[in-house]
This record gives sequence, structure tokens and C-alpha cells, in this order.
Amino acid sequence: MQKKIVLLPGDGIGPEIMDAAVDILETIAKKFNHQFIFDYQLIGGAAIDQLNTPLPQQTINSCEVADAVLLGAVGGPKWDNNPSDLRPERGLLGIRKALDLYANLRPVKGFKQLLSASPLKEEIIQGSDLLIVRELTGGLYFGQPSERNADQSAVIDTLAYTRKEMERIIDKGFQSAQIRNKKLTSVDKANVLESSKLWREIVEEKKQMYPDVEVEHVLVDAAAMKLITNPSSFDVIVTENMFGDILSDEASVLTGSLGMLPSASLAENGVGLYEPAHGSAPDIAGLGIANPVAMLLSTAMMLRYSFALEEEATVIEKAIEACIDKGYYTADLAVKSGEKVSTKEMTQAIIACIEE
Ligand SMILES: NC(=O)c1ccc[n+]([C@@H]2O[C@H](COP(=O)([O-])OP(=O)(O)OC[C@H]3O[C@@H](n4cnc5c(N)ncnc54)[C@H](O)[C@@H]3O)[C@@H](O)[C@H]2O)c1
Ligand SMILES: CC(C)[C@H](C(=O)O)[C@@H](O)C(=O)O
Ligand SMILES: [Mg+2]
Repeated sequence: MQKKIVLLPGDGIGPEIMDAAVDILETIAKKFNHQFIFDYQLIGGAAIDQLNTPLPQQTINSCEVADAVLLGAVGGPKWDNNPSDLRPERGLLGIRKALDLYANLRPVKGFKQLLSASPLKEEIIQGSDLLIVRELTGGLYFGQPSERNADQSAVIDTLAYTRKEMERIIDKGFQSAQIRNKKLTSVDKANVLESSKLWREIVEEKKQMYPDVEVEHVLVDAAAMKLITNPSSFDVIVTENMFGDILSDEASVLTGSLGMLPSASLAENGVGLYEPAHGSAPDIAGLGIANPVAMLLSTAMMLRYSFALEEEATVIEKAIEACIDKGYYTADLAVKSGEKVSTKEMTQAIIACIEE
């Protein structure tokens, strides 16, 4: 199989974990006789530095004709004081919007060998396996107006959604539950927000179409609490953009580190962008110690969802698990025993397992 993949390393640890993804993809290509053609493009701070824009048109054009897109991370203190339209994060939001990547799937499944790496009690996280289905192209992130008034004495952000935007992500939530454990938790703030009231009505309407799925509504504040007191009560969580952003970082605690959480961002037309849930980790950038697992699990998701290469995806996931079983871990994981390794060493260990 021949596939063209756009690579957007971005900033901070982005290029370090992207190198890991490329090494793994080359190993998979060799083992299964595929050809992956890589097309490196700029996004985020790297693009601002070179082209004075966080999202060059060339990057959008390349993504539009690719079979899939892999993204590292964007952002960092260097650009934190830039005007809003020259922030690296604008590049990420822009590519999500340009490709209409409305459905962000963030699976949260811990490895049993890493139960002790979480600050939560092992008996609480044991058996937790959930999927956050986050709306990615609407809500507070994109609503207009979003601005300050002239004398800076007031500010407004807008939480806007159309019914259609809500319907398609809620459908994705139901469909995801159908192929998992058939339980859908819809998270909203319907006791306060008009947008959440419409959201809840749509979930109620839609549930007639998915009679095999059990549905519950949970307010976002309570959901935040339940996620770390009773995580195994969740199967699929569907929620709007901002709530999903916050809950997914919280959920990463179940796995021991934010560096373990992959994601897939999908459009209705089948286009997919794959990226770890974490950011550019400026505090450890350049040290060679970033955890590559979130990036590599995202790469496996790309093989599965965009290329239907189920076996290849499973080979990567199993190799990661085997390395964790052998005791390899990166510095972000607070495990008690094993061998602490660098990004490159972890990647090499995973490659060795794939080649076995
Ligand atoms: N998708 C993205 O590109 C994305 C996501 C989140 C944040 N950001 C951006 O990243 C920058 C830093 O944000 P932040 O510090 O709030 O969040 P962050 O996710 O970058 O880091 C939070 C903490 O987790 C650690 N961490 C994250 N990923 C790790 C990995 N793979 N291995 C080891 N440790 C890891 C970091 O070292 C840090 O201590 C900001 O500019 C932010 O806007 C980008
Ligand atoms: C960097 C930022 C714009 C982004 C978001 O909020 O969506 C990030 O936190 C994420 O979770 O992918
Ligand atoms: Mg986030």
C-alpha cells in the first residue's frame, strides 16, 4: 500500500516525538511492505518564525491532498505574547477548521503495568477504559465576536453552535458507543447554558435511533469529579469543544501521564489528522526525554482509521505494551521500578519489539 502522509512536527517536543513516529512508520513499512511518503510542512511557532503566519496556505494545500496528517504539538513561551492571530495555537485551530475535523476521539486506556504511575489509587483506576468524543470545530473556540472593547474595560467570547454541528458529533458519540460497550455519557451544563439545553434535547431525540445504547446526562462539573472517583463507570463521553479539552487532560491522569494520550481528529469526508492530546511541553523540550507513546498511539490510530491497516496498528500497540511490560518508562511516568529511558531509547525498544 502506498500512502502520502503530511507531517506537521510543530514546536517544543513536537519534532522529537515526530521523529519517533517516522522511525516507527519506516519499521512498519519495511515489515509489511508498504510505502509511506512523508511531506513535512510548517505549522505553529515554527511557521511563524519562517513565514510569519501560524498556518501557511501551503500547509493547508498539502493536507488537503494527503491521505492523512500527523501533528506533533504547537506553542511555547517564545510566542506567548504575540497578538492573537500570530499565536501558534491559531495554526492548530485553523487546520482543524480548514479540514472540518469536527470529531476528536481521545481514547483513555491505562496499561496495567502503569497503574502505580497514577496519583490515583490503583483500585479506582483499575478497569477504566473510556473514549472521549470531543466536538472540535465549534463552541467558544470559534464563536464571534471574540474581542475586547476599545478601552479594554470589557471582553466577550461567544459560545455558538448550529443544530447540525451538535447533531453530527452526538451521532459520532452514539456510533462510537455502539461499537464499544454501548454506554453514552453526554456531558453538558444544561442547568445554566442555552447551548447545553439544545445539546441535551438533541441527545434525547437521537437516542430513539440508537436503542441499543444506554444514555446518561451528566453535568460537566460532576463529570470532572466522577472521572477521577469512578472512571470505570464511563464508556463513551460525548461533549462540546471546551469541556472535552479540559476533561481529556484530566482523564490522562488515569494513564499515569499526559504523554500517554493519543487522539484522532476526523472529518465527515474521511480526512483524518492524528495528534497527541498533550502540548509542546516547553519545560522538557530539547532534552530528549519526552514520552513518545501518545504520538505513537496516534500513529497507530492513523493506520487503523485512515488506512484500514488494523494489523499494523495492533502491532504498534502491542509493541508499546510489551516495552512497558519489560519495564521501560520515560521520566514523566512516576513508576517505582524499571528502566528509565530517553525518547530515542523508548522508540528503539518499541522498534525492536515490532521487528521481533
Ligand atoms: N495539540 C497541541 O499542539 C497542544 C495541546 C496542548 C497545549 N499546547 C500548547 O503547548 C504549550 C504548553 O502547554 P502546557 O504546558 O499547558 O501543556 P503541555 O501538554 O505541553 O504540558 C503539560 C505538562 O505535561 C508534560 N508533558 C506533556 N506531554 C508530555 C510528553 N509527551 N512527555 C513527557 N511529558 C509531557 C509537560 O512536560 C508539562 O509538564 C502551550 O503553548 C499550549 O498552548 C498545544
Ligand atoms: C493548543 C490548544 C488550542 C488545544 C485545544 O485547546 O484544543 C489543545 O489544548 C488540545 O487539547 O488539543
Ligand atoms: Mg488540550
